[in-house]
Amino acid sequence: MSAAEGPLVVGVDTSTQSTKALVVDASTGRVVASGQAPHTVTAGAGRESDPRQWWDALCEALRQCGDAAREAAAVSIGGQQHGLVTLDAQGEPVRPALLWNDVRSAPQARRLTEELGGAKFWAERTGSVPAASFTVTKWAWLAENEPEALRTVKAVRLPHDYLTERLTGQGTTDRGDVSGTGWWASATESYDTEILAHVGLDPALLPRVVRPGEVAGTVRDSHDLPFAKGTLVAPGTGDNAAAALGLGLRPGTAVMSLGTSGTVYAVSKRRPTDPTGTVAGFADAHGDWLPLACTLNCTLAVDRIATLVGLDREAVEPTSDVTLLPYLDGERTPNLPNASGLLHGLRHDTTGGQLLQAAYDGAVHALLGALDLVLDEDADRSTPLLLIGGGARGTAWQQTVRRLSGRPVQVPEAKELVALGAAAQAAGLLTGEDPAAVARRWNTATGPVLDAVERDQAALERISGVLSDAAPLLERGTDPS
Ligand SMILES: Nc1ncnc2c1ncn2[C@@H]1O[C@H](COP(=O)(O)OP(=O)(O)O)[C@@H](O)[C@H]1O
Ligand SMILES: O=C(CO)[C@@H](O)[C@H](O)COP(=O)(O)O
Repeated sequence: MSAAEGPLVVGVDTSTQSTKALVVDASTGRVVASGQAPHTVTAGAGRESDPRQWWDALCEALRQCGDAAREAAAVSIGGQQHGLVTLDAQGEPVRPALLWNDVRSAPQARRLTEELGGAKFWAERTGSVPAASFTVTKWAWLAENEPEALRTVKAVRLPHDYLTERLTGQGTTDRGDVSGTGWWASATESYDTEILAHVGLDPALLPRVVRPGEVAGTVRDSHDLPFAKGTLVAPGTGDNAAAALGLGLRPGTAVMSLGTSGTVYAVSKRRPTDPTGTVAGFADAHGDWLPLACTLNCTLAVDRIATLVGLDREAVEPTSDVTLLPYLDGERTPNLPNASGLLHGLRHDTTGGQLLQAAYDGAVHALLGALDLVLDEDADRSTPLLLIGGGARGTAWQQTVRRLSGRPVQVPEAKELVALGAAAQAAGLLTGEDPAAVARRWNTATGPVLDAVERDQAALERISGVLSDAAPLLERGTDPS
């Protein structure tokens, strides 16, 4: 492998299932080294992870990168959004982090929405109507369920903030990730003191919001850190905002990300304020906005169905009768936090492959319902949909998205777009460039375009019909414990 042309930067994706690190040549975007280490997430009623394992996974992923990581001139952390990290006076976690896909705070989400002026108030003020994923609802859950733990909390962080702080020794976040907390007013781009007071959270416990292009800090002086002292640390951001940077995304192009979560989003110049709550009005990491819809059940749910029917994830067979709503973890889009999976249309001759295809269809249907809502009204609907995340590698995922969307689909060759976006942010610190322009210079979105096929309207209508007819069952749910 030839020597790097420019300085090296490190981009990190600390996502739900694992931490991935890339060492990237800032001049060309060439990935010089990479590493990955898994996380564990609790099963059952809640979804929790010990933040210290994210740090261990980061160190392991960087160890796999070898000497190249130590030569990096700048680093940036992208991470799973919304998770509530609570730290004590020593900076140690008070308890495991409550993750974005933990639906136990659904009652708090409903209550907070009502108590503070309803969905329209929240959408106007913060850009989003609180769902169980949002950090503010997790804080309210903790206050109700573990008041003793709450009393020892001296700092509140998001997952990417936690790792950034372990590097720099300073509590910082960025506008992209903070916009998913529920306590940041997108209207004024500042912490919302009224909401914070309502949930009893002292603003002094929160990190400083670093502006796009600003340095969050430098790697502090400690022998056990994986980077040289003084290495520049970029603000970092939430994983979806990082992938938007990593794709060099411009308004008018929609992204669908297929990972633990399914997401659809686009960059917009207009601040989103959707009172239905389908679209979350996040900020991006650049200075614009990132209207986004997210599902809780995507690749893990479909892989689970494949395991149940004993088939490889690609062994799908066409179906026109079976409907499977794969809401194994409850669901956020549509907003059914208590739901469990639902199967309809089973016959003697239904095959395992058809059940599997129905699971893909159910997962993609939930995302497609929000696709037009995240795009600006004047966006050209024939622009290819960018398909990213681990699932985008799968033929069954690609074909399902094509068939149900009726749109051309582009699959970037670059695999780790969150980590690449973080790397582009780090490179931007060194060169003074806009990170999205860095990513465009690196050609990160390049990849084959799969032509549009006729949309399978019958399947979409069948799934929508089952969803609406089964509403009482899905709202009531089953006890997951
Ligand atoms: N070749 C593939 N085909 C289909 N799905 C895949 C493939 N490779 C990985 N995946 C899926 O991708 C998921 C991980 O995606 P990723 O975007 O890394 O998730 P996350 O960022 O949430 O940790 C796994 O759950 C797995 O099911
Ligand atoms: O909650 C959201 C977006 O609002 C999720 O997209 C999380 O950010 C988790 O991401 P992955 O682990 O699936 O990448």
